[in-house]
Amino acid sequence: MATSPLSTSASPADPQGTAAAEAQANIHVVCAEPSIANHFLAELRDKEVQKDSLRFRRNLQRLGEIIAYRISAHLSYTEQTIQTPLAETRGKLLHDFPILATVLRAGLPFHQGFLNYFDQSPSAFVAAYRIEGTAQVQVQVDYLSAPSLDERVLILADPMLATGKSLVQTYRAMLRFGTPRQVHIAAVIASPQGLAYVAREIPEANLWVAAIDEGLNEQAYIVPGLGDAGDLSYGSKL
Ligand SMILES: O=P(O)(O)OC[C@H]1O[C@H](OP(=O)(O)OP(=O)(O)O)[C@H](O)[C@@H]1O
Ligand SMILES: O=c1cc[nH]c(=O)[nH]1
Ligand SMILES: [Mg+2]
Repeated sequence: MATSPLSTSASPADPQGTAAAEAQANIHVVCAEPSIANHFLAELRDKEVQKDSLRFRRNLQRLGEIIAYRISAHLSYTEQTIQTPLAETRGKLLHDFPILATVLRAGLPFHQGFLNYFDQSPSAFVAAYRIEGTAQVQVQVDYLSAPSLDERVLILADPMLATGKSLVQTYRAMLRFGTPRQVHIAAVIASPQGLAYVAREIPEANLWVAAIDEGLNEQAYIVPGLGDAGDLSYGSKL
């Protein structure tokens, strides 16, 4: 797929650099246009609504479903004869279900949204975490389970794209399972610099995000963001 380097330069009229990102053919910002996705994202960010962790996980799932639907327009379908109870007709069936990869923990509800639509897809799981106590964010990839990726469509989904290191290291580690023929990377919220890093390091990927935020704080959390997606989904960890 055709790609070009990303420059997400923010301007006063476009503080989040969304227009610049959208100008890139391979970057899709789902909440740049009015749709119910904006409502789900607003609820995800709201610290009062976040107290309901069931709703938080469900909203991640619903955004996974919406992005899955958008990606589905880029997949191939085969026309087949279908027998209804009344007559024969023709239908278009997805013949090559994508491999759905995600990063523990926060990726799990988002992944479920993709799986709800691509219900015959195999899954791949990765454990990646930030190493504490380092000046710069460093990410350790620990556990990886995946089918062969050779010649497959791969969708790698992780709700938070902060520095982008988790996604880049995860993708590189996954390549030992083969070379996909089409790659989609999906996140709910991205920082401009993280998105630029992923676009630069994985130029073959189509990038799908619900929103691009202003930037990162000193802890490399996305601002305004939503906080810690893993903790909000599953509780704080020691
Ligand atoms: O772009 P990066 O700077 O690499 O950060 C993004 C990572 O942070 C979150 O996971 P987190 O480390 O909070 O783990 P958790 O899901 O277990 O809470 C998120 O789900 C990404 O995997
Ligand atoms: O903003 C952020 C950054 C990393 N992980 C999160 O859950 N949120
Ligand atoms: Mg976390």
